[in-house]
Amino acid sequence: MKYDFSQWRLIMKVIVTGGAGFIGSNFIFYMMKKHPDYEIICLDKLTYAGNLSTLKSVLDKPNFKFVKLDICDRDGVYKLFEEEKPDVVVNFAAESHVDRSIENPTIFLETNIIGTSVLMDACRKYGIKRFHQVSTDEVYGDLPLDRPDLFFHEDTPLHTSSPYSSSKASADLLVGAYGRTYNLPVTISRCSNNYGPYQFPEKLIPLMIQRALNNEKLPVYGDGENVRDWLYVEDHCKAIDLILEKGKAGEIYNIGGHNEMHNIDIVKLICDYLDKPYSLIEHVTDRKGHDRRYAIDPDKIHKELGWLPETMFKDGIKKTIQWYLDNKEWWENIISGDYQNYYKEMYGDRKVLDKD
Ligand SMILES: Cc1cn([C@H]2C[C@H](O)[C@@H](COP(=O)(O)OP(=O)(O)O[C@H]3O[C@H](C)C(=O)[C@H](O)[C@H]3O)O2)c(=O)[nH]c1=O
Repeated sequence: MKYDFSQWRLIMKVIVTGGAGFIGSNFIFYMMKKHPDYEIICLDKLTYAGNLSTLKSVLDKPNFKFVKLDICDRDGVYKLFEEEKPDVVVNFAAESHVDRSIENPTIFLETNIIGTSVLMDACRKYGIKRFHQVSTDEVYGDLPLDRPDLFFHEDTPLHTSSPYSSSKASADLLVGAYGRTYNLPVTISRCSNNYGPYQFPEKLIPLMIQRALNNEKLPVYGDGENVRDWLYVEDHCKAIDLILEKGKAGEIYNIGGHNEMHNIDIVKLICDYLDKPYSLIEHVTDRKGHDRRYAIDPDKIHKELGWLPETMFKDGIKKTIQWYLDNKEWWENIISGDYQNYYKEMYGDRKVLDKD
């Protein structure tokens, strides 16, 4: 940390891991706008889901630096910490797609668990003011559809369904253990489903937008009645910034959008906005172990830090669809070539279910 004596401000150096991905890049944009005096270092391995072109608006800013690095690369991470001496680390780096974790769990365990421990070891070795772990509501498992009165709380037991959520829950446990055993100043946030600009089009909302625009079939898993709680990505970024500023070390904060929707209704809404027929919708074989309903109670972060989601879904989804319409080049580039083949291989043989 440095002082800017001309204005008596603290200049924080923040490492954002996974900053070329969806939520990480939005967090970088949010932080650079909100704290123009902070130094931001983006550490990213640039997997299929991370894209340097996403960061083009900040790449040449004097207070921004991009480092291509895998969080599992212990030597590389230690070297970076030794050189940069960050004040804060926010860990967004993760393999995040549930379907991929069902096909190949190993990389999820490596990046999400081992990678997190490498980062925290570096924090122990070089010192840190805060290590923040970005986690997910999927660590709580799911809730039944017929109990709308039930919500996840921070003390809801961990009860995971997929290799992805198990890897995130394992990382959360490790973060808690490093906090207790090594006195590392850690915080954890667990968010619901994010949507907004720069989301890789393998996730429900951008996938359906992109496929609808191309007049391709829209594959809804199972009956489509599964419920997710949608959170506009900028609201999420604001919550994390608040946790860094005012959250207490050792605490967990749930971040939800208070906006539960059935998958099928989201897909129909996207068809409506894009003026596409529902006949594009195809019910296909369900995801294995598919969680039925996620619902977060954001009471703690509201009461303790004053955070509430600000973006109404009807506005957020309009902005998001418009963003994908305006930024066709971005998503066309990232889904071209290898990804098309991968998608066909992964999803090509999903059985179409009979219409009800
Ligand atoms: C890709 C796809 C998804 N779905 C269904 C499956 C889910 O019930 C829902 C959302 O799926 P998606 O894969 O976009 O997101 P989740 O599995 O809910 O998980 C997401 O939100 C949490 C918080 C994270 O932590 C994950 O990292 C993030 O990927 O739509 C379909 O019906 N068809 C499709 O083609």
